[in-house]
Amino acid sequence: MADHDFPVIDLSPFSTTPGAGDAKKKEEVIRRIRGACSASGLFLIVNHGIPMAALSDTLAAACEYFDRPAEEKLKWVPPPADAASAIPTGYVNRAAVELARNNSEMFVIAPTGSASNVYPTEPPRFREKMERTFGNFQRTAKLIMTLLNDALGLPPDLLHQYNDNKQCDRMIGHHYFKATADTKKMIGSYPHKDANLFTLLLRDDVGGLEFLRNGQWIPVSPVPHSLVVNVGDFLQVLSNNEFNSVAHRVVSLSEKDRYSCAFGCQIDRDKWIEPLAELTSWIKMAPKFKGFYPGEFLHLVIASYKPSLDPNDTFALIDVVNHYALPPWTTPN
Ligand SMILES: O=C(O)CCC(=O)C(=O)O
Ligand SMILES: [Fe+2]
Repeated sequence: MADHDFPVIDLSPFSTTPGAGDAKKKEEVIRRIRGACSASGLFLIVNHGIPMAALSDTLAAACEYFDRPAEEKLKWVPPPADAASAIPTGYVNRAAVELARNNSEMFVIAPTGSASNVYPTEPPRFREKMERTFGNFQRTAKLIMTLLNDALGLPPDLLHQYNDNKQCDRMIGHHYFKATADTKKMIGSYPHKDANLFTLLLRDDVGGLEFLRNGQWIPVSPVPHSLVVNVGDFLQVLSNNEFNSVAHRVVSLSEKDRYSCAFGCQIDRDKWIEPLAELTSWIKMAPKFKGFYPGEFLHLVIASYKPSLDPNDTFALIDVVNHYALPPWTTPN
């Protein structure tokens, strides 16, 4: 595993099994999370509480869905998200169309009752499987939120209190990249940063995920039963740049089909996002970003979306966070 350029963090000290972890082990986990979030903005977790069988079931269900003939899948396409949804339907459609051109498919789902309830109801028992997947991700996301809170040195539970509306978590997407005999790299997911607090990502063992560091794409090789956690734009802003939202992409270079499933920890669309006062006023750190609402941010993401199929074209990616960056700042006395 020498090629890992990111930490693989064992969360067993936080398992609910009695006596699982002593305070020292827990502190070490938090210290490593802090290091990872401020460096690359990405880390892997193992012993995260989702049973291995549940991880395989999720990927198997996605495989079952994508395997169906196109005309069947089209019939199952969920109704458009409502107009008031934080993520306009156009975004989803556009991404789907562009990915389809590139031999990939995706669909986006969200839980029952959320602003955009878009679970496909077919194939049989699919919805049930997705709801179970959602519940599993949600429990692990809750733990991650607590750990990120502590890694930022915030008062206990502050991020949970700030982001108190659980209706806005969403399963960002199930992705499917078809096998290709072509040995040249093809883009599966365009370079992007996630416009959320953080993402939990389940991947199969095919590989292809890469993140950007110092202008170089670094592969995130698969680690069995792990989940990827990557910091999103909103956490970068709330943390006043202490944590880094990571640019990433997926290249398909495998003769095997690839499946992945991303769970986004979102923010309520009515929530004002700006560097947390606990970080700025308490420790007298000047805010590095001006505030915004998530909906406005997402519209900018869409407006600046510039997909490129060329894996050498590093940018295609427009960093919307920069739009909100305040001019060079000085630390107040
Ligand atoms: O499929 C992957 O590995 C990454 C997917 C992703 O970046 C996303 O859904 O935001
Ligand atoms: Fe992503």
